[in-house]
Amino acid sequence: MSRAGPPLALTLGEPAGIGPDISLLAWQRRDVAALPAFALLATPELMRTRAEALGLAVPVERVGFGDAAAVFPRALPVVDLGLPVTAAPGTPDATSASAAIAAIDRAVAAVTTGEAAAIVTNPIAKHVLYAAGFRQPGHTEYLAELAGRRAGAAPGGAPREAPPRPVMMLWSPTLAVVPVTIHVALARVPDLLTRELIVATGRIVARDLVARFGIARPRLAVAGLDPHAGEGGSIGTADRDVVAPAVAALVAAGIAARGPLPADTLFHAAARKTYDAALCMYHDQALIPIKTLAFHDAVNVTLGLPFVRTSPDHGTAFDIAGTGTADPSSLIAALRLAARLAGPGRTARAAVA
Ligand SMILES: NC(=O)C1=CN([C@@H]2O[C@H](COP(=O)(O)OP(=O)(O)OC[C@H]3O[C@@H](n4cnc5c(N)ncnc54)[C@H](O)[C@@H]3O)[C@@H](O)[C@H]2O)C=CC1
Ligand SMILES: NCC(=O)COP(=O)(O)O
Repeated sequence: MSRAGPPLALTLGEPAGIGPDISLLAWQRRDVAALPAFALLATPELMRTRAEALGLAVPVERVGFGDAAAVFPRALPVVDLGLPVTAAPGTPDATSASAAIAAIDRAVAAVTTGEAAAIVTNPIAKHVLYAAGFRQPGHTEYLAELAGRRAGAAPGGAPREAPPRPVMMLWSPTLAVVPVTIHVALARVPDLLTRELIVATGRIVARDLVARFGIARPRLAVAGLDPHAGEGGSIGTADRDVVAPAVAALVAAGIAARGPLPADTLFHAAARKTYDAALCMYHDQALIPIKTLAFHDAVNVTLGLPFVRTSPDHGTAFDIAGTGTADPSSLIAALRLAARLAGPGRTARAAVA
């Protein structure tokens, strides 16, 4: 994998989680894993302290984005957030949320100006950010908000373009899944699940699978909400009245979509060969199969943004932060996929649907 060109911007994530650990471990495996150059948005002191605590011989160098690729072969390049970060492994503190958010903000600024090729995010702990006043459910929506803000307004105050609509996709070599509703209570799903939401999500997925993943005619499998996809309306009416018309609208738009399909039989080996991505109606319908089949290979990709963003599929893992047992494989997969999606021969900015 080429290390020429701008580096990837890797965010700190929750400093008390395993983000610092897996960033150090990924850098150590940079050659064997053929990693693209990345610059970590963090504080050099935090990274030196964590490397020492883990017994990892990782030199850390403070850099600007422009120096990161040259430094990467000899040291972990860190773009200094210039903030105090005091959280100990496993114990987020008052510095956690501001550092985690500042890293995301800085990464978006860098990818927008071309200083960075793409963004890879380390996991944040949602409840820690919510307690500090963070108003978006997660990275996915916050990145879209930042992208929208950067698109700015035309003279006179009218928006220059519609804010991007972000779509979460969990991707692995064996399965790709898209939760149509994301971080919402299960009880709210039936009300939030509209034909418009399913159609808009399916269109973005189809478009980005073409533009970013190079799949000429993506096949979408759309899961039903209820058992047996509603059994013809006798076990709930959402599949008949909402999901089926949405699938028909996707087909009418020229997208190879099928459904509603019973979710219980959508993920076995033979079924997985029949589609490129499964649209699922709620978070766990999508994430349980992929984390079961590919916990260490799966990557969270945000579709619908004007830049590439990937992330490991797992969370902050407070229970093992600072112990040296965190597996960096999903972060490594996220770094590699980000470089592939943003790299030469791929459309860096997907066409607007
Ligand atoms: N992209 C993001 O920012 C994400 C953030 N989260 C956040 O993470 C926090 C913790 O969530 P949990 O549900 O506990 O999930 P988790 O993924 O942090 O941990 C679940 C289990 O998997 C283990 N695990 C996770 N990653 C591992 C790795 N790389 N190597 C070895 N073991 C690993 C943990 O030790 C734990 O036992 C939550 O606050 C949630 O908001 C969760 C998923 C994604
Ligand atoms: N469960 C997936 C997850 O929490 C990722 O959310 P995001 O921070 O990438 O929006």
